[in-house]
Amino acid sequence: MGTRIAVVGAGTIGGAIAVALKEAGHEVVATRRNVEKASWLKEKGVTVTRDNRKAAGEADVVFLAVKPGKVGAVLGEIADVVEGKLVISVVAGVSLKELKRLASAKFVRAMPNIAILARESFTAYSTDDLDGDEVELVERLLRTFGACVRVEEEHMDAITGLSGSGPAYVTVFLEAMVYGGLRVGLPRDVAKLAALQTLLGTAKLLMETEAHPAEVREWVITPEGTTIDGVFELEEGKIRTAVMKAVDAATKKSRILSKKV
Ligand SMILES: NC(=O)C1=CN([C@@H]2O[C@H](COP(=O)(O)OP(=O)(O)OC[C@H]3O[C@@H](n4cnc5c(N)ncnc54)[C@H](O)[C@@H]3O)[C@@H](O)[C@H]2O)C=CC1
Ligand SMILES: O=C(O)[C@@H]1CCC=N1
Repeated sequence: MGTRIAVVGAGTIGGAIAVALKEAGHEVVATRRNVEKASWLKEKGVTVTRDNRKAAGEADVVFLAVKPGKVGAVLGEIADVVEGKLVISVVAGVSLKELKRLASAKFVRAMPNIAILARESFTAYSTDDLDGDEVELVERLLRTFGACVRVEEEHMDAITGLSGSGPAYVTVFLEAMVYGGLRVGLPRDVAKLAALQTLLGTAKLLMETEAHPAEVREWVITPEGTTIDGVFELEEGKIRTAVMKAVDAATKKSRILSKKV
C-alpha cells in the first residue's frame, strides 16, 4: 500500500522526488511558492499546493527540499504538525543536529542527485534515531530514486560534493566529448550518441566486472595505438586534479552552507 507523502519545496529536486514517489504508487502532495510553475507535477498526478502545514500535517512522511536558507523558516512553520513524524531532508549542508534543533521530528539526512528523473540516482542517507521498520520504509522510498546506501553523517558533505553535484561535472565532460567529436567532423547526433553510450557502457562495464578504472583503461590502450595519444592530452590538461578539486570545492561549500540556516 502507498504511503502519504508531502514534498515541501517542489523545485528541481523536490519535483523529481515527487514524481518518482507518485509513479511508485504513493500518494504525493507537493508544495512550492509558485504553483503555476508546477504543471508538469500536476500532469503526473501530484497534488500541488502552497500550504505547507496542511500538506505536512496530512502526510505520513515529509520530504524537505527547500534551499538551505529556507530551512529555518519552513521547519518553524510546520514544526508542530511534523512532531514525531519521519522527515527526510535532502538539503545540502544542514546537519541532523541542526534539523533536530528546529523541530522534534524523526529526521533523515539524505543526498540524492538529479538522476532521480531517470530512476538512477545515487542516494546516500544517514540517521540516528529510527527503528528497524522506519529504516526499512526510508530505504524503500529512497530506492525508488535509484541506488541507495546508508553512511555515517560525517560523510554527507563529501557525498554532496561527489555524487550530489556529480551530474554537473559529468555533463561538462560529456559536452566536451561531443564537441571533440564535432571538431573531428562527426554529425551532431552521432557525436552525442557516441559520447553518451560510451559513458553509459563504461559505467556499466565497471559495475558488472567490478574492475578498477585503471584496469579497464589498460584494456583500451593498445601499445602505439590511438588511445594513448588521447590520454596523454587529458593528463597534460590535468583532468584528474581538476575533477578532484571540483569535488573538494563542492564538499567545502556544503560544509559552510549550514551557516545559512
Ligand atoms: N538540484 C539538485 O540536483 C539537488 C538539490 N538538493 C537540495 O535540494 C534543495 C533544493 O534545491 P533545488 O531543487 O535545486 O532548488 P530550487 O530552487 O529548484 O527549489 C526550491 C523550491 O523551494 C520552494 N520554496 C521556497 N520557499 C518555500 C516555502 N517557504 N515553502 C515551500 N516551498 C518553498 C521554491 O518555490 C522552489 O520550488 C537544496 O537544499 C539543495 O541543496 C539536493 C540534491 C540534489
Ligand atoms: O548545488 C547544490 O547546492 C545542490 C546540492 C547538490 C546538488 N545541487
